Amino acid sequence: MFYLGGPTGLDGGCMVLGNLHNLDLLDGVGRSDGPNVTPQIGSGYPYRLNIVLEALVLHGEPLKSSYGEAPALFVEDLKEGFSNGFGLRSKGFKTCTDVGDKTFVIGCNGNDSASSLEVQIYDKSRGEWVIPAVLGTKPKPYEGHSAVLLNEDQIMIIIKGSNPDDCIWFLEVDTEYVGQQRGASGTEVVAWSKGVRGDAEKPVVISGPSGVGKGTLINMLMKEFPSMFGFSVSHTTRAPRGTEKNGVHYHFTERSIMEKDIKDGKFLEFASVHGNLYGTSIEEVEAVADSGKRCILDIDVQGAKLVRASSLDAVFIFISPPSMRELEERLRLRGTETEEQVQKRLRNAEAEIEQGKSSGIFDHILCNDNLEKCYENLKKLLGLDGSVPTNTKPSPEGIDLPPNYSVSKIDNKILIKREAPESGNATKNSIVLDISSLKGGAPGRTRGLNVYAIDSCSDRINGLHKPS
Ligand SMILES: Nc1ncnc2c1ncn2[C@@H]1O[C@H](COP(=O)(O)OP(=O)(O)OP(=O)(O)O)[C@@H](O)[C@H]1O
Ligand SMILES: Nc1nc2c(ncn2[C@@H]2O[C@H](COP(=O)(O)O)[C@@H](O)[C@H]2O)c(=O)[nH]1
Repeated sequence: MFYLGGPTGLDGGCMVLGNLHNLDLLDGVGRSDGPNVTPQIGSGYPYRLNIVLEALVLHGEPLKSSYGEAPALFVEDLKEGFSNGFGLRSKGFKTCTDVGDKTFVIGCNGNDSASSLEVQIYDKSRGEWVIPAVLGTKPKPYEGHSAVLLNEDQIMIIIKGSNPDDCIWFLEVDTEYVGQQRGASGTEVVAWSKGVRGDAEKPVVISGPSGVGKGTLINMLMKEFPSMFGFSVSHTTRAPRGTEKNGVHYHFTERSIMEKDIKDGKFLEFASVHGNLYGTSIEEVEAVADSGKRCILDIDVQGAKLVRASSLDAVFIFISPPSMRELEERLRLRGTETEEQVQKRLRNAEAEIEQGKSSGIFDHILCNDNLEKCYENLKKLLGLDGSVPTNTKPSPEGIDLPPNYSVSKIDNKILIKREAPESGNATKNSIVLDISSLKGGAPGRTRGLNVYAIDSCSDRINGLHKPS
């Protein structure tokens, strides 16, 4: 593994990125018909490398991976002369990280705030450049970043000049989740997740047969704790009911569009339920997490099973009816389905109850006999029964990065060492990120980052103590 950081405008492999559109020699690439381009250009290798990268990016935000040939030499050349880019002040910054046979080039191509972090992969064994499908919300571009490989399957990105709440990100390159997505799409995939301190509250998955009262219970929770919970608005191909609003109750979607989005890896889970397609988009879950709220998902048992198998670390609650007769009555009284649909939902309910109670998917089963009692029990499970303050949302502290720093990794600790500490201010200048308890990951958040400020005089990570 190695780092590369080069501001645009300096000598070296990255120097012409961001300016290439103005060069004549790019024209041939810019006019090409597809991403499978081998640019026939250039004199010196730095130029050729950059044009290969730029050519792949020119085609916009790819949903599928695409390939372009480039001699392996280019990547090796790219690395030379860049020991460590931390502390550089320019934008247009790239890092290279080797993971097995692949080199992940991460960075912004432009100098403006509109340019975003891109990922390109050089596959050394095949001698090809690949632009992967990128899942999850990616970090906004900032002044620069550092990259540290963790466990050969994810790259920690430390963003310079960002908010304390937004400076640690993870690019998953070979985790279980990425492997599943790669298998499903048949293309190269990487996935972003944001790093959060400590144990942010887990999302809550609520499942159970149609008509059992899931929506009713969730509405009660959202009403009593509006600043604490955020509802994950699902996508569905079913038609809206009378009072339902698009974007509030569901994102009502055409089947062909939803199928394409599923194929493009935009969904955390999806299922065919009572004859329609329903699914939770990754974007939706991330938007709730971004708003600082605890995400609630109302999904069927098939969906819960898929979320359980994903890396989203959630609490799974199954709501069961007191009896099939009572369930039937509630469905009929609700009056939102035709007789045929009620029959279909009741038939499906039997299998769902069976699975809900015996599959091991769920952490808790609540019987919704008496609504008030069931709601009290739900609150108890979520720690909202009065034993902890309820109207304050958990606010994990951010991480204050020093203005200039170097980064090193020793075992399960990342030392972000302040460069040139101010005299007389030797304490709390550097930071240690303890990554031994990371949980979750893409899609969603990587939780469990423990952060300590340390005396910058100490170069050694081992023996670090948590300051009082
Ligand atoms: N404990 C209860 N006793 C009696 N009626 C209830 C109870 N809980 C909910 N209901 C009623 O049952 C009906 C179905 O509830 P709700 O719509 O919340 O079910 P749901 O599980 O969200 O259904 P779906 O999965 O189809 O969206 C509603 O009319 C609701 O008012
Ligand atoms: N797997 C998923 N199931 C979902 C999702 N959103 C809702 N649902 C479930 O569908 C049924 C029917 O809902 P209705 O609104 O038509 O009555 C219900 O059991 C929901 O829990 C989803 O995103 N994924």
